[in-house]
Amino acid sequence: MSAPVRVDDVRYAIDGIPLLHGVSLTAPAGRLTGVLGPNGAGKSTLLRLIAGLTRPAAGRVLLGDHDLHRLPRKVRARRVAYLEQQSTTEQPLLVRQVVELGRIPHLGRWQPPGPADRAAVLDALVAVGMIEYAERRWSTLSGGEQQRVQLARALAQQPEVLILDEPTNHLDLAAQLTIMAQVAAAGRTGIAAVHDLNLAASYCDRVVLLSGGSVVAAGTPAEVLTPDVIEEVYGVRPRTLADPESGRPVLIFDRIPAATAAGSGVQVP
Ligand SMILES: Nc1ncnc2c1ncn2[C@@H]1O[C@H](COP(=O)(O)OP(=O)(O)OP(=O)(O)O)[C@@H](O)[C@H]1O
Repeated sequence: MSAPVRVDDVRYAIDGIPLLHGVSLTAPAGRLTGVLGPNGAGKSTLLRLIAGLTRPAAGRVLLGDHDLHRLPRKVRARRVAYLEQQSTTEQPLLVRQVVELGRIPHLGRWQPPGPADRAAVLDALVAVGMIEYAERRWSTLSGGEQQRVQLARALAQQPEVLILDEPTNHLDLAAQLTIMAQVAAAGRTGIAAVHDLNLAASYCDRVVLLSGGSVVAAGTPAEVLTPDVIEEVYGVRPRTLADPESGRPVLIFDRIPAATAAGSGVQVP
């Protein structure tokens, strides 16, 4: 089961500094929506708000027909899973126990996990390719392995909405493709911050491009990821091709001449 998410003219500020300036977007049910934009564009700020971790100063986030911020906490926790950019866990937990944390919203107070919970945990570990690590200490895993386990935790939660802040961070190429494929095929409403525009173009049904806390463009990858829009937002102009198999856009970035890069303050090896 999944529900659409609608963000309606949301504003957000910290210490009087406005970070989101009237952001609106729709994430269709059961589809993957990519949130794109340069560093500091407001992606994480927006995702935390959609996950219900922070409240908008104005505007609303709707989950189906319900104002997400008015849902009881436990109901929201069952319906929405959030994978933050750098998930950590303080306790010396086993991998299996970290994934079991995803079942907490489904359990009553003091209720131990039952067969359905254990099955959800195992399925999630298989989905991210980490089943063989189930009895390892989470803290001994590599960064990419930890990231996969945190994704398994979100999947084990079996939410309607899966909110992922850079889910492919730290992952090797095959793992990036696998994770994006799993998220896209999960049948849940996925909203993911993604830096790699080509990864977003090939896996996202829709993309929303943020810049400076505002939406610059939204639509299918082909509608949004045009050379003009990319140049306007990122300051670099790609060439685009259409993938002959999928028709989706493929972006090619030419090398920036060393003299230009040196002038921009970016270190060139
Ligand atoms: N607590 C805070 N106080 C002041 N400014 C903040 C605070 N938290 C975030 N910001 C600012 O809000 C802006 C948006 O930050 P955010 O983390 O949402 O960007 P992002 O698009 O996720 O960036 P990145 O791609 O680098 O992860 C940034 O300019 C950031 O410096």
